[in-house]
Amino acid sequence: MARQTRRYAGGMDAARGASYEVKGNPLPYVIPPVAAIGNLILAGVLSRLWGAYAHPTVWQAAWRAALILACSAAIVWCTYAVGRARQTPLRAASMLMSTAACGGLFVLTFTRWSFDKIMTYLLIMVTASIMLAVTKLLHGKGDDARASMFGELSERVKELQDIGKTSKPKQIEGRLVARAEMLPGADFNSLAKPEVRTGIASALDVPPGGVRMIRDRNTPRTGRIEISPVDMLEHPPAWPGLSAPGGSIGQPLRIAVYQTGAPIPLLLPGDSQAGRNAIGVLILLGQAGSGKTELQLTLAAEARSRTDAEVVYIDGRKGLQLPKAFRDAMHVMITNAEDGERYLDGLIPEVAKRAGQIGGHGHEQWTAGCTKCPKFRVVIVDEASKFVESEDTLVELAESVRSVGIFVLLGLQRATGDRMPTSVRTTVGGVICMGVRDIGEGARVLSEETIEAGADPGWKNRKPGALYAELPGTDPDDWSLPGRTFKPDRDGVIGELADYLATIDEAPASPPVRAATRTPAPTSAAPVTHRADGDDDDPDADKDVECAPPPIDPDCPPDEDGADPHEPITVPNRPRVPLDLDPETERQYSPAEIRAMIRQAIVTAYGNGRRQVRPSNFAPLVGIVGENGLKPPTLAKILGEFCQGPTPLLRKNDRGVYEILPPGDGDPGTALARAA
Ligand SMILES: Nc1ncnc2c1ncn2[C@@H]1O[C@H](COP(=O)(O)OP(=O)(O)OP(=O)(O)O)[C@@H](O)[C@H]1O
Repeated sequence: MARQTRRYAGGMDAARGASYEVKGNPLPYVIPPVAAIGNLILAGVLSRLWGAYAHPTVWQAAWRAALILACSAAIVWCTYAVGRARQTPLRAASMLMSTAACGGLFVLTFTRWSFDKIMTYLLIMVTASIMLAVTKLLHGKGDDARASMFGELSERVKELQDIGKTSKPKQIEGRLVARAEMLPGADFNSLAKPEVRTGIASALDVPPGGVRMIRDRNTPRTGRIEISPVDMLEHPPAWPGLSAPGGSIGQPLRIAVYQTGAPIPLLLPGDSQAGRNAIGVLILLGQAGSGKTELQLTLAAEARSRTDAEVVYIDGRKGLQLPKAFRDAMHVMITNAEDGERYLDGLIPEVAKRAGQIGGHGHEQWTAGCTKCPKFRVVIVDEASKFVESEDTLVELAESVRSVGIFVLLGLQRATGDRMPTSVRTTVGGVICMGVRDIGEGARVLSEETIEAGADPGWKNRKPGALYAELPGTDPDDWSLPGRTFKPDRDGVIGELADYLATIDEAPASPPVRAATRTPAPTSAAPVTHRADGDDDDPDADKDVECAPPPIDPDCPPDEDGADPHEPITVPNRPRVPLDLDPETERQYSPAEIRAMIRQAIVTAYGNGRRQVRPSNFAPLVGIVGENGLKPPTLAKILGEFCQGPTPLLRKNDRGVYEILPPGDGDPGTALARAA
């Protein structure tokens, strides 16, 4: 304590390892008593020239008293106003000082002096001076070293002494923003140290994340200090509804808001005119319970409500726990981890095809509003750590999908070394970091500047939905501004999406309709049995010459042979296996022709070395016969037929994958044995 309160004229602070000069300035303590004495002398002079001892007339006394009163009122008001921002003790001491000085001046000018009056005046002024000195000392406003508790605070804000000048703070969207210029040779980033920011937050009594330091890009000397007095994200905002149903995926998706209340826009395609790259791959990092799923659902619903996008949602962990109406609304819903991985593996080969399609009519990248470009594809992968482990795959994916109108969101729970390659940040087009274990983990995906400016996503799962976003098309200065997703409202999100889809005749088959038209369905207990006896098959399917079902066909219930009802066969345009099918035509195809095409496709695939097919592989066929020409149950039924007979072409395994048996092998026993 003694050591700490000693004053140095200059020297080394061993603890800090830096030399500096302590500015032991006595003025703050000397000024009040000196001013009190000065005021007394002034009162003496005035009383002789103007006041009690000058025998003024009544009018002279009146206007002189009025003038002194007006000056005193101005001084007291000024002290009161300036002291509003200060702590109460300091304000009280300065008010006492100022009123006692003014009162003393008035009384001692216009009344005759007495020993009591002078002693009273001096006593009050000494008290006020001591109060000011004590306040300054103990609240760290003076330059003396302080007791350890306050000395620590002083240590933390030492860097502030390097600030040369600051501008007048402005209020911008709920934040106080001031520009600061450091002394020559000092680095603005020294203010961004967590200890300094915490010290400032503590001194100003604002939330720790409420202090940000944003250095100017072209000089280390200047920057912006931003203080958010209140945490506007304490209570997440309500979901405002779909941002642009029926619009283009080129318009920003609304998934969250900044602390300031401004929306965080998610722009997926690139825009050469605006100089913005397509995002390609986005990493969404957040530990369990940090709010990833809610964000993904909102994002998926936003994308699904855009006319030129198709949405693939992969959640191999708990996809089946997502509301059925949501699953049905997606173009592709994959709830099996293996299928998800297969889908992602198949994405890269597809890039070349899409590139040909897009480049074929002279576009360098996917372009919103172009009818010749394929639909923009949004792929949301809930737990993608396995996929991200392979740096090569990730780099290849990120680099290739960007221009061909594919966006892949890779959800991750952890970003430790064994889970993610270090180069990930430079590879992907965008990052959203939700609550993680600590700032170090966040720093694996967020940029150095964002962390340095004060971003600290170490909320774990204490503040679900809170996030930092580094997204194309957003101001990098805002990357360290915390944001939050909307208050969870699954029913609202899914309901509004379903309403929109109904208006464009894309409403998913609703469960109540199916339930009403279906006989109490056996569940997955005996899938093959149902297929074999044919009772559950649509008896009218073969008679349906045009194979064009209405969206909900009570006579053709979804496949009940145990296959996942969310099997990606519902989705057109998902060519994953080159099946050498004919180009699209306007023709209507009969069921027999469709069967022949499917058979031919399988034989061709086998000739190309494929040994397995899945219903989703026949997506190109859907493209040929029309989106409504081949409904999923019919495809499943046809594939089921190919598993039957003396020379089956296929054999279905329990994961819904069909193994191709050697075509033309007349001996089913041999074929099956080989397939087994
Ligand atoms: N913006 C938000 N405000 C308040 N609560 C939220 C917000 N976002 C999500 N939550 C709540 O946080 C909890 C966890 O959310 P969610 O399931 O989305 O997390 P998660 O990261 O997907 O977790 P897991 O990885 O375990 O699936 C849920 O109860 C959800 O309702």
